Amino acid sequence: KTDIQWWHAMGGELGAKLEEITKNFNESQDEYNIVPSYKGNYVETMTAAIAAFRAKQQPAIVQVFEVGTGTMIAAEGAIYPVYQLMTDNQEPFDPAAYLPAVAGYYTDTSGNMLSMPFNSSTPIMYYNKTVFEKAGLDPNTPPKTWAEMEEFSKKIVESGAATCGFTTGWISWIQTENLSAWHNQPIGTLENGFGGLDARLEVNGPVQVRHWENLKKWADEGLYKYAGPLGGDNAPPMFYGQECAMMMNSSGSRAAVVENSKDFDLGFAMLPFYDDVEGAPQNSIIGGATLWVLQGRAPEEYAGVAKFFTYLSSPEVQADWHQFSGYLPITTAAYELSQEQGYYEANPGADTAIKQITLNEPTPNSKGLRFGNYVQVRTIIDEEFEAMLGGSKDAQGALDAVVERGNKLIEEFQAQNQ
Ligand SMILES: O=P(O)(O)OC[C@H](O)CO
Repeated sequence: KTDIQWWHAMGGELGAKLEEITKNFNESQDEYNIVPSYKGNYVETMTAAIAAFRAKQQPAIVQVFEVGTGTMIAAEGAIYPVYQLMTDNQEPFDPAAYLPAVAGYYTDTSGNMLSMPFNSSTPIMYYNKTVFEKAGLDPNTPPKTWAEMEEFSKKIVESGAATCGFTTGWISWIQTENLSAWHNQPIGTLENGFGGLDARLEVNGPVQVRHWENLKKWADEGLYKYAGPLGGDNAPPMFYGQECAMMMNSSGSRAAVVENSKDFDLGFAMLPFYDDVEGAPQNSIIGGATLWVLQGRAPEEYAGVAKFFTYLSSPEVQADWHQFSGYLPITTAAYELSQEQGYYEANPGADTAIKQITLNEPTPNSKGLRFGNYVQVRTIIDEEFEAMLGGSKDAQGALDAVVERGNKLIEEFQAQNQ
């Protein structure tokens, strides 16, 4: 059998499921053997793959999170575009089979899909119905607006039902980028970067500033607890331990959240919005990752990669992965199969993510984002948010600094890649 290396960033329950999927593929045929290797979180996995490419030791497949897309697209000699790989290896492949929100994020200007969708997510809210009841709130009525988030959080904390109202993962992805799309506000110029390398960030508008200001106020009042490091990595334990009654995090956290919430009743809801902002709620944007194929491996490996991608995208495999993990059903067929199987009826709230990401036809502000060097911009967002929480800057100052520092990196990227 030909071995094919797949570097990925799925730990815990997700990693175990990924290995099971790989094993099933390996046993389904006798020519190829996919070898998955966990390389740490998304940033670590991407950094490892870039270093390996320079040392000519790259894997055939690497999982890259959505914000690495701009950088990967620009690495022309290093990547083997998926549409081309599938054609070269006579594997059937139709971008129209994928959900528009997913396909649109990973296609070039001619509609060619550059990487293979695998685990696309969107952030949702998980909440503790048991704590809601203790606080005198209706467990079946989660907050819809940020005003209700504040009101409910106060009740929760004041009643002693929990010590914090809410926490969140990913200050960058959820409370800045998705906050913008959800309120139909731009993250940057030129359709959030889809329109070209000369796009620039403009995430310091009034809605974003108001929201960061509120997060600071709610943190000071003890209604929100910051779950740093990295803008929210510690949110899950705060939620599992029933310290915080609500948590905004990836839909792809579902498997872990379900597994770790057995001591209380779990609810799912869409992200809150400011109901006085015109156009809100719009639609949320994707996160998660796709699989990129790297150049420089033997032709027989690529033939195997193409076969594996066909397997991974099959309705049965995708529906199973979606239902287990909470990642979106990335193809229409996988979504329909999940409906036919009665999955959403049997699991109330499991369709929250797909309903939210398809809530409205995307606008130029809500299709996603595509900027070079954006992985580093994410670090700047976390740093500036922490500076604001620490009191050294106000929300406007922190977001102005995100824009100024982030745009320097984006300009550098443009100069290197134009
Ligand atoms: O936790 P994931 O896999 O849904 O990814 C979340 C963010 O999109 C990463 O950029």
